[in-house]
Amino acid sequence: MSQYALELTDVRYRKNQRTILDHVNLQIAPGKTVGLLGENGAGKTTLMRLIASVAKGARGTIAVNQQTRDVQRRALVSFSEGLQGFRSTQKLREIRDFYVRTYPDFSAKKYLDLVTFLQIDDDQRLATLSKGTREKFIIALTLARQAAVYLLDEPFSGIDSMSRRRIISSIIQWKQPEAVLIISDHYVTEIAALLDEVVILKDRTICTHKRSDQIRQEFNLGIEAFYESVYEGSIPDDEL
Ligand SMILES: Nc1ncnc2c1ncn2[C@@H]1O[C@H](COP(=O)(O)OP(=O)(O)OP(=O)(O)O)[C@@H](O)[C@H]1O
Repeated sequence: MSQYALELTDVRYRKNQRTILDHVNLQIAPGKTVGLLGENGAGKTTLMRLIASVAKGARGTIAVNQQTRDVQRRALVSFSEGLQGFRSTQKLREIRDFYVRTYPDFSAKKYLDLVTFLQIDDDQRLATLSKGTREKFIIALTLARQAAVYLLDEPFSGIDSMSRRRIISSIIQWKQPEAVLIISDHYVTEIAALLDEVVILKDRTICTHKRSDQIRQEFNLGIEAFYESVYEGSIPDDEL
């Protein structure tokens, strides 16, 4: 039996006759916090949508705790993409009620702790939220589940720097020790301290997957500098 919480084998995804992801192989052990890095359009969101079974039709296999079927993966993966599908007049607590009904692993207690920590008033309507508050609400909904894999897609881009630092420094405490947390972000430096591993998407595939300590030891680089070097092509492919 696989020891991995998340395992992708030769995943390929095409949309409108274009290959968006190709030969994607990835293995993540339980408990790891992983940075998913890549330039605009590299396929970070698409990869998350495939893992969460929001996007379908990929070739290859995607397994979460050895479960490969869409319905099983949806039950194990927490991903709240953009709050699409909710009406702008809906109150946040109505969206919470939807989550309570939809996901048996949604913890009302954890949600309450998260909205308190993130200082969200859930009596507001979706339409009235600032970009940052909307992102905080997505973080609360996502982490309130007791999932095997949490996916946060650029979770902090609209959040002010003080709140961002506070959230980043405590985000680990909201996941169970054995759960996997994958964060895609452009603010690499700010999340670097959190990351056990780094996955870089380039040219439609994963061009490297390393432990953070490996990056520091083997390349003598911080994660941000390593990421930039990979994109610049200044590290030979056979060393990646
Ligand atoms: N529904 C779609 N139909 C066709 N092409 C798509 C679709 N969704 C995404 N793409 C294309 O797939 C590629 C990857 O997009 P994706 O949004 O996954 O990238 P990303 O790494 O998340 O980018 P960003 O950092 O800008 O959010 C892009 O070239 C995009 O144009």
